[in-house]
Amino acid sequence: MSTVERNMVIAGEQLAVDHIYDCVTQDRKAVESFRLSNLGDCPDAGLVSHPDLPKEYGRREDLGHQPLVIERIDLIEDPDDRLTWYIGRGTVRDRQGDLALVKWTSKLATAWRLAGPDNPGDVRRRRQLRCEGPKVLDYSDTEIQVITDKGETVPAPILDEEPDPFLLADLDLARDGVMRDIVETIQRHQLRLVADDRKGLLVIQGGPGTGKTAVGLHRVTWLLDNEHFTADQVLVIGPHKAFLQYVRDVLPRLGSRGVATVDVAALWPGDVRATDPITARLVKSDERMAKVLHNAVENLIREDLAIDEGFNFRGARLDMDKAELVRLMEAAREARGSYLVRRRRFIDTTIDWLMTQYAELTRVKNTDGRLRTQLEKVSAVSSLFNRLWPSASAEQVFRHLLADRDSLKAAAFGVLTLDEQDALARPQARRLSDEPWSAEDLVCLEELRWLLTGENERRYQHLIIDEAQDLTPMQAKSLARWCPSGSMTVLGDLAQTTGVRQYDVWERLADIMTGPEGWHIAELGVGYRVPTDVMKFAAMLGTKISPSTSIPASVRPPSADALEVASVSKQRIVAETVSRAQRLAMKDGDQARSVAVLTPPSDELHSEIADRIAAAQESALPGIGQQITVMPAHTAKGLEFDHVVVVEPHLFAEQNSAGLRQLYVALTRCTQSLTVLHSSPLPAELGGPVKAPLAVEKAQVAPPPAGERFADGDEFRVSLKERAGTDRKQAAHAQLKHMLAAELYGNERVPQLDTDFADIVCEGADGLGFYVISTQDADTYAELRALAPRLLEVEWASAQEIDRLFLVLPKEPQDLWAVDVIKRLFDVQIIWRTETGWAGPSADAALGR
Ligand SMILES: Nc1ncnc2c1ncn2[C@@H]1O[C@H](COP(=O)(O)OP(=O)(O)OP(=O)(O)O)[C@@H](O)[C@H]1O
Repeated sequence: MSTVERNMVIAGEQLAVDHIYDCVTQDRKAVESFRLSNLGDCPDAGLVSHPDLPKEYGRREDLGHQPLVIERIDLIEDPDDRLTWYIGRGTVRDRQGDLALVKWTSKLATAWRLAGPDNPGDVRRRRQLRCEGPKVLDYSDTEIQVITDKGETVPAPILDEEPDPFLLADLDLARDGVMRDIVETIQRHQLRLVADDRKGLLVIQGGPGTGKTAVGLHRVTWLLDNEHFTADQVLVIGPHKAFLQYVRDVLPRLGSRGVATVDVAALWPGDVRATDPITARLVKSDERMAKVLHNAVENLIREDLAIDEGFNFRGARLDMDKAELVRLMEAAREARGSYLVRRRRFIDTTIDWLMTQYAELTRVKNTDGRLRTQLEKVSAVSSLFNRLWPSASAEQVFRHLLADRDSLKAAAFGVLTLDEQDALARPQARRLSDEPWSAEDLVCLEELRWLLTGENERRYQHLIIDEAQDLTPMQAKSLARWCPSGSMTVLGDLAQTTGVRQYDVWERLADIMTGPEGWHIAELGVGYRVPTDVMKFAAMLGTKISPSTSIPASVRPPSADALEVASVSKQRIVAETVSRAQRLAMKDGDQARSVAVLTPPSDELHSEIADRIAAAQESALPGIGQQITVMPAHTAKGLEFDHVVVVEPHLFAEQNSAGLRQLYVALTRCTQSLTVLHSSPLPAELGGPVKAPLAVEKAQVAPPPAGERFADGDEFRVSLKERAGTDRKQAAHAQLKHMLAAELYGNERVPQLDTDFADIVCEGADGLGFYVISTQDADTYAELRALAPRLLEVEWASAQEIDRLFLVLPKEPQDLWAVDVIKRLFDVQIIWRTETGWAGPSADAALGR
């Protein structure tokens, strides 16, 4: 088509768009004159809902500079005989009340936009309009059906999917820290999920930048506009406050006001005052904890404390017979309702019983409410209730449960292992108000509050949960209770899990949250944020940390400077980071591009970089290079920036698998370029060197065969010595030992190598440490547990006063949680070799650092 022809099309569309804007002006005038004639000088509160006005009058979305009209649809057949329709951000009617513009969320518009040659419906052609406010700049046609020479209507040929040019232009725009809507360029596979009207819970899994957040927010508007829910029935949950700031404009711009948004940490009331050890976090966040809490509450009811007793009331002697009390308690226990509701029932039935006795003894007929209240207040009666069925707050119950071994044992019997019970146990703070509640505790407290009172903190008809992969089972359970219909949109990416739990599949969470209508899962597989080359680089890591999730294919065309991975000396890493970030901030001249420096979990490095960048920005000319954000990588979840600098990836890798997942999040935040600066080799998961000799050797060190007998302890000692000798012949064993010895020397310790039983013995500030090296496969709890007794054997055999036992492994065990359990069970501390050094909760102590 020639330029002249194209311009003619644009001119024609301009006329149509002008007409729509004229209708909007008419509409405003009509509203104004309606207001003046009906409400006089009164403020126009209530006007938009006036019964005499069509519902869209006066309800124009605040579009800012965004265009109102976005698409033209041509139909083959139309019951309304129109054949041509326009879709836009709002509904507009002409003077006759006919639709001039159909809102994108309407059923009609959704069906037209979902049409393609594979399901054409009545649609012949979709014409996307590129407008700047009311001005039409360009258009792009997609033929859906064509009419053949013979006059037949057939689906248009499906062309090789060329990326939509308007979409690519949109994706290339600078990010200013506030998310935009995607109404103009939403893709069919995204719209299908936005408008999915199946009941129940919808899980949307998608890799970084696939539009999950965008889809979730547009879905809110679609559901509200189609009257599935009202704004106050919906809650949007995001991962953190910065994320809520980032998405804050989207819903108002889409015309959806009054929808509550909240970050996940703020959902459960109370202040987080402490962080629990990982073992306690794992138990407290597991859904079995709900059963423990349930038991703890039921155990407050004490039929065993009932005794025969009696008391005087207004001249009559009333008896409280033990058997009857127990019967009343059991009836109330079995009744429906919360703990306190059933307590009330027990009190009421007991008072009934006592009133009957009183009436018989005194022949008083009128046992009215006042008399009942008096009776309930008699100290013998009230203390009986408090003893047998005490009233308690969630905080009191939980505090007692954690501190009182017997209560914990009774509540956790058959639910938690002894190790898990140990992990929960903690002493009471001096006062209830001083209890160091952790984030996991707050969720447990809410569960308890519900068990006690039967009242929910919140209640909704639909939840939209972003970054849901980080929910714990207990959190999921709580959310399910707040939304009993089970109508939810659950968005997330299992590969980006950085929470305390890691899931391989969505079933676990979905099964907890699902309601009577069940759940479905859908996947978004196309990446819109991350440039192709960056995504390929990050994919190396993504496939390692979450083999079961697929990596999105980026629609962004390759570009030469999207990815730079540079090695820098340790001394220069901070200076280099600062200067790179500044250069990136000034890169695109007049386009203000956002730059983020994402730092590893090292407070020191983070502060140093943040301080230097703040100082550099202060001294910069206004507006030049000033939009640099420095943040720890884990706080960047869900956000995006034009240019991202990720510093020292090996420091993430040293953390454990959660560190690697944080690194994956960090690597996938950019829309234009990623710079990776490292002073140590990249982690193996990102193509860095694999330390081959340290590869784990399978079961070289087997425990003594089951049938093996030793005549006495000395013979066993000899066998242990021989076993140590055999182990030491392995090259990997020797290498690990020498690396550890070198580290100890480096920390001014004097290790003694190859003693009779231990591979290294070393005296330190904390006393004598014994180190046993294992090259055996040790990933799972079972494998670690099988190795730990070896250290106790060594301790016994050496007959020395040993203060610390260290099991030394060639790599991080997969069941990281088990490290703490082994320490508690055997008092054996585990450290392991990483790419660049040593790690483990006790690494500093083990190495004398
Ligand atoms: N159809 C589209 N048109 C225009 N922009 C889009 C489209 N789909 C997604 N985007 C843009 O791609 C970027 C990534 O989208 P979004 O943040 O929703 O992805 P996500 O899947 O939630 O990512 P992550 O899991 O990494 O946080 C955003 O800037 C979003 O506006």
